[in-house]
Amino acid sequence: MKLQLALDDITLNDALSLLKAIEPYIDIVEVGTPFMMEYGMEGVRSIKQSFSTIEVLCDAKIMDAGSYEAQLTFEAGADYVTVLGVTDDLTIEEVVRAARAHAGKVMVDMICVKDLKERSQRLEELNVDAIAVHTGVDQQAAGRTPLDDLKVLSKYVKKTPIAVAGGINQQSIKDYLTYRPDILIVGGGIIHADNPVEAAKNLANQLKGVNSV
Ligand SMILES: O=C(CO)[C@H](O)[C@H](O)COP(=O)(O)O
Repeated sequence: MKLQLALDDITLNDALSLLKAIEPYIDIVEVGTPFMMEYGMEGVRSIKQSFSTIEVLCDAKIMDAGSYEAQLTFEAGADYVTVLGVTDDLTIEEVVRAARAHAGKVMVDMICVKDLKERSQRLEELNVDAIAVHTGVDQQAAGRTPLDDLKVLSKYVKKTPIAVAGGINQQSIKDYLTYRPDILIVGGGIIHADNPVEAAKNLANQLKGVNSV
């Protein structure tokens, strides 16, 4: 199980300092969508150049122009790019093709996908590298969590690694660990914690506990 840190509402300088302190606890760094809006592909480049041992995911949430947009992220140094599960199969196929050409990986964000079973089965046929259930910030504000979606996905996905995102923190992580997702994504639970370094360490230790069983 891997821990992915989502960098959303944080400056590039603060992100680089934080990463220096928590590098041993993090497996994947996500250049979050708002961070990408602020810094563009320079954000991906800076992080990849500074932390060559950590994988970088660009949360581009691609909806169209799959090949071109994915290529921009991989050429900037991303190891993963995200595409939205609600988009057309043709776009997903283009993103997968671009990933294969750059030795990159594709994570599908299932935000707003209505039929998780049917869509995840199709995505497995399209050979994506990870499928992520995701309760967005606005949905979280309305009281939703990704736990039920994770239960559904873990029941139906056969071979593809599963990820989960949406408001996970040091307290709630236990509920998610039960379902053993391959990638656990945490943004605000680290960045907005009173002590982000301790939060990252604590989350990494909880993952390690499960990984060693
Ligand atoms: O993709 C995102 C928002 O669209 C976030 O990066 C993801 O939800 C993780 O952040 P948090 O743990 O704060 O919910």
